[in-house]
Amino acid sequence: MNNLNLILIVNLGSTSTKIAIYKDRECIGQETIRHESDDQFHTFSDIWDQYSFRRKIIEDYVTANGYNLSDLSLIVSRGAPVKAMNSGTYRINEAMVQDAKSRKYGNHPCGVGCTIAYDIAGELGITALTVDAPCIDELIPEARYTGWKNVYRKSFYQALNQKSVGRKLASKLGKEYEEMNAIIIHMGGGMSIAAHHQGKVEDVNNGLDGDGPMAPERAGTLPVGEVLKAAFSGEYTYPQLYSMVNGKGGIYQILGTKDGREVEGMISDGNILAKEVYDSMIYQIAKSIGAAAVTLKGEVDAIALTGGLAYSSYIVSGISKWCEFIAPIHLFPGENEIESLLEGALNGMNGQWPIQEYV
Ligand SMILES: Nc1ncnc2c1ncn2[C@@H]1O[C@H](COP(=O)(O)OP(=O)(O)O)[C@@H](O)[C@H]1O
Ligand SMILES: CCCC(=O)OP(=O)(O)O
Repeated sequence: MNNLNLILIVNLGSTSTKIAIYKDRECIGQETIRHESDDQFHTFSDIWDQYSFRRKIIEDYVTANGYNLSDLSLIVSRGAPVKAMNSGTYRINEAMVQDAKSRKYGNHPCGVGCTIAYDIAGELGITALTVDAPCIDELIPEARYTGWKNVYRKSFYQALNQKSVGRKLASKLGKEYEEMNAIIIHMGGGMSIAAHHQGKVEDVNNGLDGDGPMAPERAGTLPVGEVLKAAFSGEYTYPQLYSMVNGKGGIYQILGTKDGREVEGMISDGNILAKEVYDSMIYQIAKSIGAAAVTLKGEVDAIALTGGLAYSSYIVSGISKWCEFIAPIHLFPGENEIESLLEGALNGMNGQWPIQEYV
């Protein structure tokens, strides 16, 4: 084992910044900063404009815990939307950061997180790592094709939490992850519904780019004809239209908030539109679960609900109403992405896992 000491872990979600400091395996501090109700957060028109805002939060957190950045010996970040990768631990390198910045493979704050980790590590002369990046690709061939030549479906999802919940669910069922068939639903600012077949995610919606259910800040699958009309209406630039798919789409576009708790408050106050839209999101999630059951040929050991929205009993009971006939439903609200990042990074640093090089 290398002589590790202070480890900074950062996880930039679309609606949150999650940070932790570890001294080897001992947690010194962990915090989730939520941004749904932060006015400054909503002034950024592009994800990359958030760089200084998010970096300051991270640096202030280190200082608030009584450390200087120069005390750090390792930085770990959730992975970025880049080329397809293997499961496991990777060094964050220049090629990865350049691909994230190009937006060619998608655009998500976790790309900004990787860049902040890489920049701070570079300034300090230490290593930056990432684990189970969102572009892990294990899709079966049938899941890849679309009706357009040379346009393929991409595997892009909350892989870090999906894999971690997969292992926890398997242990709860008394099985190995590699023996289990499960449908896992991550419900955060974006959403992924994944068919885990004996240790591999054989199909999953692209949680970023207009595929799957609508989500607090994402449009999900849209009628293509309407998208074409909007694209050629002259009313929108490409960045404006893209932000309506990812960032300012979904619940946010219709109801003006990305916060599930606020939507539920609107419903309690009798807002009919809020109820219809939220129920529609739940119905779309349920239909995706049905599709994942087909990928698993009906042999589903369990369904697991995770992510911030899994704290909501409204959402859990809504999904259960549509889907409990498929398999028993287990709850893993929130995520333990920070712990999974730590585990993968330590496995890499102590030589149990290879540290893979992104090219
Ligand atoms: N108790 C709750 N009830 C309803 N929604 C919640 C609750 N807690 C968190 N959420 C919602 O979960 C979503 C964020 O989930 P999270 O997994 O933290 O996402 P991200 O990583 O994208 O920031 C937000 O829409 C947030 O408002
Ligand atoms: C779909 C990939 C990552 C993602 O959307 O994460 P958040 O829900 O945390 O934004």
